[in-house]
Amino acid sequence: MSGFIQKCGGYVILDGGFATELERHGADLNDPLWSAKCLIDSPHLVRRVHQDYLDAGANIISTASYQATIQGFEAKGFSKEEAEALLRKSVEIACEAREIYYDRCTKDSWDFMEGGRNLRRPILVAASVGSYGAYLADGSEYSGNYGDAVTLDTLKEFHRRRVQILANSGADLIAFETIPNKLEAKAYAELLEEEGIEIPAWFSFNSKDGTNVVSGDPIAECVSIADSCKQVVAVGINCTPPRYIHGLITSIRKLTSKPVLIYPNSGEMYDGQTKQWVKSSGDVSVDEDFVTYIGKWREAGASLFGGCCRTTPKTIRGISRALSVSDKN
Ligand SMILES: C[S+](C)CC[C@H](N)C(=O)O
Ligand SMILES: N[C@@H](CCS)C(=O)O
Ligand SMILES: [Zn+2]
Repeated sequence: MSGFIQKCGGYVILDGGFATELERHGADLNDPLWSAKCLIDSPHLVRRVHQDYLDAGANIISTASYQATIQGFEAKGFSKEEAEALLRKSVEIACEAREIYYDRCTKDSWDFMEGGRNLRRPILVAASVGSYGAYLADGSEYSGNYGDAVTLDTLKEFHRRRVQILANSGADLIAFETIPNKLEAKAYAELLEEEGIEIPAWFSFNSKDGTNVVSGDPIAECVSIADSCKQVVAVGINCTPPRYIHGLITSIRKLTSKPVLIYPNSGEMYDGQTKQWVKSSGDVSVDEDFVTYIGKWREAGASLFGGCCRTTPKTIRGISRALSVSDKN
C-alpha cells in the first residue's frame, strides 16, 4: 500500500457513499440486500455510480458487495452458484467501470487533465465485505452486538466462502469495512491466514464515541489484531461521525505503522428499523463541513481519504481539492 500511496502522490482518494449515490440515481434499497439488490435488478446503476466516483477523482473504488452474501442471496431464492456469480459480478462491474473510465481518459485526455492528477491515475478495485451485522439487515453493524450464540467460528464460517470468491474475482484488495467488534476482526484475520488469501486487505472499524468501536471494544485491541495480520495493508475508520475522526487517527497512529484510512459518514445516525438516517445530536459543526478538516486529518497521519454513507461525489471532489491545496501549503 505504501508504494500505491506514493504512486498516487502521497495520499489516496477513496470513493464516497455507494448506496447513497445509488439512491440518488433512483434505486430503492429498502430490502434485506440493501445496495447489493442492484447487482440483481440494476447493474447499470452500479456501473454508473462507480463512474461517478471515478469522475470525482477516486483512486480506489469499492464494489457493491457490502451486503452481498451467499446466505442473503439464497434467502431470496438464488442457488449457491447464482449467489457466487453475483459476488463475482460486483467486482466485474467495478473493473468494467475502470476500463470505461480509462478509455475515456485516453480518447478525451484534454478534458481529463486536472493538474495532471486525473490523467491515467492509478485506480484499484476494492471488494467490499460488510459485517455479519450488515447481513442481518437491522442496523446491527452499528451496535456490534450479535449475542452470545454468535462465536468466532460462526463468523468465520459465515464469511469463508464469500472471502474466497472475492479474493479470486480480479479485485485488487479486500475492504473489510464497518467492522463493529473485535470478534469479527479476529474472524477476518484468521480467515485471511487459513485461506492463504493472496490479495491485500484493509480493516476499517466504526465508532460512535471516538474511543471504542461501536460494540464498546477498545480501538487499541481491534487495531492490534489488524496490525498483527500480515495481509492487512491499511487500518482505519469508516461510517463514523466526522467529529471523532481526528482523535481516532491519533490513536491509531500510535498503535500501528500501517497506513491509516478514514472515510467518515455525514454524522447522521442510521435507524435500522425504519432504514432511515436521522440527524444526530452531537457536535454537528465538524460533521457538516468535514471536508475542511481533511488537511488536519492528513497532518494527524491519515493517508487514504474518502466518505461513507450519505456522502456523494461532491464530497469526494471536495476532498480531492482540499488535499491538493494542503499539498501546495
Ligand atoms: C451501512 S448500513 C446503512 C447498511 C444497511 C443496513 N445493513 C440495513 O440493511 O439496514
Ligand atoms: N460501502 C457501503 C457502506 C458501508 S457502511 C455501501 O455504501 O454500499
Ligand atoms: Zn457507511
